[in-house]
Amino acid sequence: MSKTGAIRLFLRSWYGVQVAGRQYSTTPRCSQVEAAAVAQKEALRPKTALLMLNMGGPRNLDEVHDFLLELFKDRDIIQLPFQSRMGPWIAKRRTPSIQQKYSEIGGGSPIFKWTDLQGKLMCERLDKLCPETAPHKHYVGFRYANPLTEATLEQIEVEGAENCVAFSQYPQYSCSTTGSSMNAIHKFYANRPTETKLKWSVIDRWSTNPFLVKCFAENIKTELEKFPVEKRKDVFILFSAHSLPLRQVNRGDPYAAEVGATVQLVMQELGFSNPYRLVWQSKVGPLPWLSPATDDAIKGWYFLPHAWLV
Ligand SMILES: C=CC1=C(C)c2cc3[nH]c(cc4nc(cc5[nH]c(cc1n2)c(C)c5CCC(=O)O)C(CCC(=O)O)=C4C)c(C)c3C=C
Ligand SMILES: [Fe+2]
Repeated sequence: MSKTGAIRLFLRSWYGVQVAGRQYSTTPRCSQVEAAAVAQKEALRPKTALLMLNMGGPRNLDEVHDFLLELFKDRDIIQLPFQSRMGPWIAKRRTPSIQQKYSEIGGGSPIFKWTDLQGKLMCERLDKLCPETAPHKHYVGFRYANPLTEATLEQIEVEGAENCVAFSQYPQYSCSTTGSSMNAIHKFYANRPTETKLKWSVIDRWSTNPFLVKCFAENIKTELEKFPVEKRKDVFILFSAHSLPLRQVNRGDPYAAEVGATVQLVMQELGFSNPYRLVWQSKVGPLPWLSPATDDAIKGWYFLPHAWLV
């Protein structure tokens, strides 16, 4: 085909006219295409977006470094001297040992897979339970891994929901986790030239939610049933939560108190059937964090004569 022929064909298909002949239609075809696209977008448009917020995790070992890099850059989770230099340095140094840990649990974090599935099932239930805010659509917004919160917010804006629920996936509030995600949302809109039309609501903690409590209690009961009946009531229940630097606790972070509230309600649900203790895991660095540490507690119990643990 000649060059002019190709241009004619292009113009004809774009405008719905014959360039060198009679005009068949006064309506440009592009507006029909646009109208169809608008109708399709409208049909898919969610009324309510559920934005599921979490820190995320590396999906494979190659993503570990970038995950740690994002984490150590975030001053809401850790304040380092000369952060812009120290953060990348720590991330690089820590990468091999954390890759080793992820390889021990299958080579990556399952957090995206489970969040996505939970979101899908949650929206199916909400569509039935709350038709007035349907259709619901879940979105995942991670702080340190893809899909990053900022990219997801852009997607929600483009897809044009009316309402958005910022839903923290951490049951207990901490400035370093939920607080960091909320700040990410705030900064995204502070740097955006156009204002959002979304109607926002927030679920920032659910540490005493009866369904959460029941869920923990049921899982513990299932585990207790694996012990011989005569030993069952003596089994120690060890509640292990991610630790927090004492500096943060002393600034008034409510996390430790909210974890304590969950534990209290779970034990109440179990009728205080067993001895129990709350311990803290995953301390990072040399400064003091909440204790006793989970590994120390387990080591202590190991030497006791009746060391049965859940
Ligand atoms: C250095 C400061 C950190 C604070 C404060 C902190 C608080 C905190 N974290 C969670 C939940 C998770 N943290 C996870 C990984 C992780 N956390 C930190 C550091 C702090 N966390 C690091 C450096 C890492 C990466 C792994 C490592 O290098 O050790 C994860 C992912 C799963 C995992 O790797 O354990 C979760 C989940 C909470 C709830 C919290 C404060 C309340
Ligand atoms: Fe952490």
